[in-house]
Amino acid sequence: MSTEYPSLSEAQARDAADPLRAWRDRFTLPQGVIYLDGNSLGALPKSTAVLMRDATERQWGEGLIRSWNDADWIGAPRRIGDKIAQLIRAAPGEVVVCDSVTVNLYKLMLALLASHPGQGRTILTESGNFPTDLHVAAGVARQHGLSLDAVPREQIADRIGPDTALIVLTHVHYKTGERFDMAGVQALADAHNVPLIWDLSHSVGAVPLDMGGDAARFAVGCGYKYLNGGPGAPGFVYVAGEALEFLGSPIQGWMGHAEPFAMTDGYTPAPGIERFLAGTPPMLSLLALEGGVDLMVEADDAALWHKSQVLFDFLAQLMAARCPDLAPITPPRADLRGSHASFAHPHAWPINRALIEAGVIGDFRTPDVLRLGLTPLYLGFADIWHAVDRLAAIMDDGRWQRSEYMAKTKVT
Ligand SMILES: Cc1ncc(COP(=O)(O)O)c(C=O)c1O
Ligand SMILES: Nc1c(O)cccc1C(=O)C[C@H](N)C(=O)O
Repeated sequence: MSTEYPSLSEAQARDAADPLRAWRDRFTLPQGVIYLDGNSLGALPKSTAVLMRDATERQWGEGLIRSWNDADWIGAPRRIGDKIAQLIRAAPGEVVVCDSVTVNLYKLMLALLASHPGQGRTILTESGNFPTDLHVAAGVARQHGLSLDAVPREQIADRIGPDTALIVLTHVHYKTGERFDMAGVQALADAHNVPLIWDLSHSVGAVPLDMGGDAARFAVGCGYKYLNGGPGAPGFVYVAGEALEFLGSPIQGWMGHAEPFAMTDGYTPAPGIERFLAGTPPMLSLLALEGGVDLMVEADDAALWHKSQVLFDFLAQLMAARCPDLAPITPPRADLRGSHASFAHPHAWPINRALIEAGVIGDFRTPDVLRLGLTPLYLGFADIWHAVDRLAAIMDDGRWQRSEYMAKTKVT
């Protein structure tokens, strides 16, 4: 174990040389708080606070129902979808913003099972995947008389075969940060002609994505993490253009109709990705999401990913030297991980509570993981340095053992 570690002045020098440094001033972050949980709920862009005032006071307050046309509310799901398409290297018209990740996953799973009837008896996923993915997959399997095959990631490749009806994988693991080789796994699925849905919740805005280049055709993703779209921001659905023609949404809502305001009795799906809309979009939430997405579109994604990597290495080096009892569980190789770093410790819960009390917000994931999110738009090297310094103090003085840090909270 190395006891050498970078000094605070080194961290400050790296911040001074950081080309992304100016971005942090575009976020509202509370004084004295180091926020390492942007992978769960992104920070508030200052521009979004301004947009929200306009959305409520002018668009809603004054425009009233006219704003569906005048402020193009009706076009927002597709307009913001096209912006997200740029972030994931998809084409315009392949992404629409709607519903939650959970609901979108359900819609895509049902759409794909309906379009590939009789193909296979199992839905394949990873054991330990994010719970909502597992729960939705189990429910869909039950409803369709299929079985759920949830296996460790090392076994996924071998499990894909003639019996597989559908595959659902989370690209970057919510807990460990492990990342699948998208192109490689997609090629395996394609070789067996099995549709594969990617959950991009911990990937979009965090790691380079190239849906077109990797030949990935179906995905869902989250708006409130690295896209900084606000609590409960809507998610999105991605369907590659070539696949759109043969997929229908299982929820035939009026907003997915080709002509919602024709008010016909019969249902005709919208010709494009809008067919995955169901009901009226939650407009204030969409407009808040657009504020966050606009920042990500403006930022240089190569620079963001580079900074994520150097922040990760900096954190890893400091942790190894100063908090050796917390065992790193995220792959150190950049192409094998996302933009968060996780550490295992049997007492991760009270350690994280003590850390929050010390002004560093990370999170705990059961049973023993301390998870630290690295969001290069608003974090710097000195933030990481101070976070580890405070964590080291908590480990050294043992204050995490105080009873006040043991109490569970409803949301972790
Ligand atoms: C991989 C993954 N999928 C889905 C979700 C959440 O889905 P929803 O937005 O429907 O709550 C999360 C986190 O909340 C997640 O980490
Ligand atoms: N979706 C969340 C929520 O509604 C409350 C608190 C946290 C969350 C999360 O985002 C959890 C997150 N997907 C995770 O990776 O743990």
